[in-house]
Amino acid sequence: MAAPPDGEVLRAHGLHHAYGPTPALWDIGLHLREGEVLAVTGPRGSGKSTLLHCLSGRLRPTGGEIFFRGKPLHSLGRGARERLRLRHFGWIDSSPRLVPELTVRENTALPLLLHGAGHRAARKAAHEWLDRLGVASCARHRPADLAQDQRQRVAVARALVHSPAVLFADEPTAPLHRSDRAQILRTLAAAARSHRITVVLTTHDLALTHAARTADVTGAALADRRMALDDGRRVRGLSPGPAPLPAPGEGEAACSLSV
Ligand SMILES: Nc1ncnc2c1ncn2[C@@H]1O[C@H](COP(=O)(O)OP(=O)(O)OP(=O)(O)O)[C@@H](O)[C@H]1O
Repeated sequence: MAAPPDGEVLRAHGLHHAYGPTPALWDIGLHLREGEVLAVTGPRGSGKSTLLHCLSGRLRPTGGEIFFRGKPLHSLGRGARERLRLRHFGWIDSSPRLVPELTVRENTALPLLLHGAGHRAARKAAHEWLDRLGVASCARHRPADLAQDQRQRVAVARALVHSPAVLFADEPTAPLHRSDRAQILRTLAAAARSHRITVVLTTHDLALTHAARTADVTGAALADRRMALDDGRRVRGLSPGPAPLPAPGEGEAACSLSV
């Protein structure tokens, strides 16, 4: 499924969601192109996770429309959404869920093997991502042998190994120390740049996204725009965040948000 000519990956209009009588999202719209990084911010309970679950097809929204590469996602049945998700999306959240019986390398290679890749190619790609995340030396270990931040790095490697079109990251750095947080965010930003992966992440920690932008990293910074939510609604009138740093690649586009 190729991206439309303008590079649009994800678009949503008038997104609503309610859990029974509890409204969680109101009239959210957005538009993201290849390689853009969007940070969704807001206090607890403001709807950040619900937005990611809807956009990623994990949850069918109560109302509104979502398009992935120009094709409707909101109207797909559960099975079709699941297939699309496995093929085109990656997901990480604050608690890495690795298969305890598999080694780190096997865990990381799993998405590629599920997509029919050969063992050798899957191992090679897994090794490359583990190396990028600084945990290649743990490749033969099992998840239980790792520290928490190492498990999270492995989860990030596994989420990126099949070069998803969109990586959804729901508070990916919440359980980590500050220095580890910045490294994970910088890796996500670098992946977005180098592999044209669109990243949608939620965070409480605005200062951190700014720190990740300005840290000393080679060519990578978190080129984010912010979308602030409160009580399920987009907060208007906030600064959209710092202007993106100069892009290393061609066609780098600012994230455009529209409601
Ligand atoms: N499964 C659920 N059933 C019922 N209500 C839910 C469910 N999940 C979330 N909610 C409610 O929906 C609203 C938005 O929750 P959501 O988890 O999306 O917010 P959030 O900004 O991600 O919060 P947090 O930062 O705490 O994860 C809250 O009022 C929450 O209580």
